[in-house]
Amino acid sequence: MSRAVEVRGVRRVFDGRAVLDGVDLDVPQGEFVALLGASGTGKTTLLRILAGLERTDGGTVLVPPERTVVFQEPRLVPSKRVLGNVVIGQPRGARGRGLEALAEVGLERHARSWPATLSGGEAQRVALARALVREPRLLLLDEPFAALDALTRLQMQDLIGALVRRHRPAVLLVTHDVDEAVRLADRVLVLRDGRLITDRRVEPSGEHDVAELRADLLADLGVAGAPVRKDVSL
Ligand SMILES: Nc1ncnc2c1ncn2[C@@H]1O[C@H](COP(=O)(O)OP(=O)(O)OP(=O)(O)O)[C@@H](O)[C@H]1O
Repeated sequence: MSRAVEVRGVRRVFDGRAVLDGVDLDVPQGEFVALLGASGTGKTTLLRILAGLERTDGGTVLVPPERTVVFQEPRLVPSKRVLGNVVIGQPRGARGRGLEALAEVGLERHARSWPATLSGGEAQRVALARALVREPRLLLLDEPFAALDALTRLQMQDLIGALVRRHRPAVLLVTHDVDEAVRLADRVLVLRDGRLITDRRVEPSGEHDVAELRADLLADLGVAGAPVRKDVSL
């Protein structure tokens, strides 16, 4: 499988503190990777580096040019209708694909609506359609469900899961939510002290394994004073 992301020894320093300090990461095309980490550990910084929105202070980053980001908030342009938002920056002929993408997220009937008339979940689905229209090889998701209520979040997780299985981009999902990570991803990473200290494959082989993986990830996150596992390998 070809590689969508190749990161070697990436460093990023803010105010004299190395937020990222030697990050290595490979993501093959079509793989869904979730990135966990406590608040302020540098998850968004790493995602922004992969998006080309943030520079590094060392190391190398190889990513495909066809990449797109979905942020926590939908960032729609209020003066453009929904379809206009989906195809923003795309060639004129993209409207057909825009309608298809809206249909994929269940919002075809809202093509001519204004963003202000949408619910939070609908607006986020428009943001997803806007990402799909670009047919990214790398989809970067920065806590895209965090602002949604619990039920909408579950529905969005199912939708993203289905869309990703259909389109097969490489995905990096930044999240605080261990359950979300285990539910959606093929691999789960934990960022701590500037490095990826954990890289675990999610094997959908049974409840028990998932519970064990969840407990390990919480320990790696340093939750409830759990010791950091020393036997993880990257
Ligand atoms: N442009 C910047 N200038 C100075 N410090 C920054 C900048 N961007 C990020 N930081 C700092 O780098 C650290 C990591 O930030 P980042 O947003 O990547 O963390 P995070 O893991 O995504 O956090 P959260 O889960 O709370 O969103 C934080 O301490 C933050 O204050």
